[in-house]
Amino acid sequence: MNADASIISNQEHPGAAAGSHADSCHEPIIRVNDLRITTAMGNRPLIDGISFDVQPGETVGLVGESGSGKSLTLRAIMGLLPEGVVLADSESISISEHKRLAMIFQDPVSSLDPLTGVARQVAEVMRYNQHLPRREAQAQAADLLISLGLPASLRAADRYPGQLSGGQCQRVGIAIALATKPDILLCDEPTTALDVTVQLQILDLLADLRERLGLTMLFVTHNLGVAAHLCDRLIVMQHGRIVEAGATEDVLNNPQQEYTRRLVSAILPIPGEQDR
Ligand SMILES: Nc1ncnc2c1ncn2[C@@H]1O[C@H](COP(=O)(O)OP(=O)(O)OP(=O)(O)O)[C@@H](O)[C@H]1O
Repeated sequence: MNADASIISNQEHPGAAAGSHADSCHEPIIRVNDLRITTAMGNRPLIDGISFDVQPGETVGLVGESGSGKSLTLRAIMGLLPEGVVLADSESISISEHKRLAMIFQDPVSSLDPLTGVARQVAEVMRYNQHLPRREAQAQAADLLISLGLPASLRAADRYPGQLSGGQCQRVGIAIALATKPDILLCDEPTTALDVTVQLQILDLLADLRERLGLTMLFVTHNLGVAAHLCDRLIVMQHGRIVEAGATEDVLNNPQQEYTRRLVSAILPIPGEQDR
């Protein structure tokens, strides 16, 4: 996805539900109710009637092996389903009123426009979403990128994605998401494509942002070690269904299903984590 697509995708969710309760503290910020997604041709079920809630401020991990339906679920929530699949009922997803969603993608390099400087890409999103004048947006974009660990020289000279490392590109992807001032950050395997030594840095950055900005996060990963590092709660998926869900500690220490036990036994340590 290029920067323009991310501008389009980071609107308030079209299916934002009207909040009617005076006390909204205990209202889920995301509600998924009997979500069904099928192939457009042939009606084959890909997501087979899953339901879950996410509370404000929670970090929830969607975990499971490849093809279990994690990304489709996340993309359905973002309103960004790929071609070739159909959502059975748009009302199966509701987002609290006025809450904004942004998404971080697996491949940070291909999610950026290769021909536009990264500070400019972030500035364009800020101009569009926050209606800032060009100069103000450029200054704020550089500040944001530097606060996320990009070099301070960006203030003087912008850089193209091809001049940055994968980890730096993912920081740019995070900046683009934050530039929309989201309440909810949807993360689709944001560390999988990165060099192992950079993975922990990006996870720590996301944990820090979550604390500082009070973000709600839905985090897709096939790596239970990554999920354990960040998530309060896990939802385990297999073949488009939820097979197990619970507090991260409970799922990891006391998995109820053989499938979950296999996932847990395949946990790999995150490089660098055991050294601290
Ligand atoms: N555009 C599409 N058209 C048809 N089938 C699709 C499409 N996108 C995904 N699928 C199918 O939907 C199922 C779930 O895919 P999804 O990408 O959500 O899995 P996942 O758990 O995120 O796995 P991975 O980690 O490998 O991406 C898979 O069987 C996949 O082949």
